[in-house]
Amino acid sequence: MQNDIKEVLYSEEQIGAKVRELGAKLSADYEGRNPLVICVLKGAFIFMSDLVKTITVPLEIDFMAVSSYGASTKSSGVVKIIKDLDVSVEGRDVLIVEDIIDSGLTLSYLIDVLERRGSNSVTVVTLFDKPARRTVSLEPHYKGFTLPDEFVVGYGLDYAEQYRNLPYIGILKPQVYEK
Ligand SMILES: O=P(O)(O)OC[C@H]1O[C@H](OP(=O)(O)OP(=O)(O)O)[C@H](O)[C@@H]1O
Ligand code: HPA
Ligand SMILES: [Mg+2]
Repeated sequence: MQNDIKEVLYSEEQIGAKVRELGAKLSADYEGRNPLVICVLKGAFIFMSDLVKTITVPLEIDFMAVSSYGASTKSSGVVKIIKDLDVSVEGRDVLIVEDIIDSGLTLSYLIDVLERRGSNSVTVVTLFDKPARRTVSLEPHYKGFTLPDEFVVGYGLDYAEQYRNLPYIGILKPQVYEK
């Protein structure tokens, strides 16, 4: 698994420090509110679990599973809801937790769905952002790291469902997907 990584971009320690920084900001900004924190599965599962532990205001969590990449390094352009939320977002302050924004298609679709369902506010926190790849205009409210235009894996992010368990984020060697 490690042999398939061209370069480690951010270590487990660097990611941990950034997650705590984001958690502190969110705790201050959501003071007095009770946000509904939504994890976008599968990629965001590790970030979500690390992040909520650093947020000090009362909150609720729920999960939504969407997919558009499949076993590819390019978005299919079609965002599919595989699992919907269990609770209503009506009147809620929704905080969407994403691992990465690449083309922006997944999030622009989700934001639209959650706004149309009558949420009070929809805010996005993403750990990684790859602005060079955007096909729709979208700027996250909170972000951890800006990434170069390379396909990355680890800390929840996959290629063909592999590599999610790497504790760091790294660039996948192109030989792996150009085979
Ligand atoms: O900005 P975009 O181009 O839409 O890309 C970002 C989305 O793509 C990945 O999910 P994916 O569809 O691979 O599903 P997964 O989380 O189950 O891996 C990632 O976790 C984001 O949700
Ligand atoms: O660079 C990426 N890696 C893994 N999954 C992704 N989904 C969008 N971009 C990426
Ligand atoms: Mg994926």
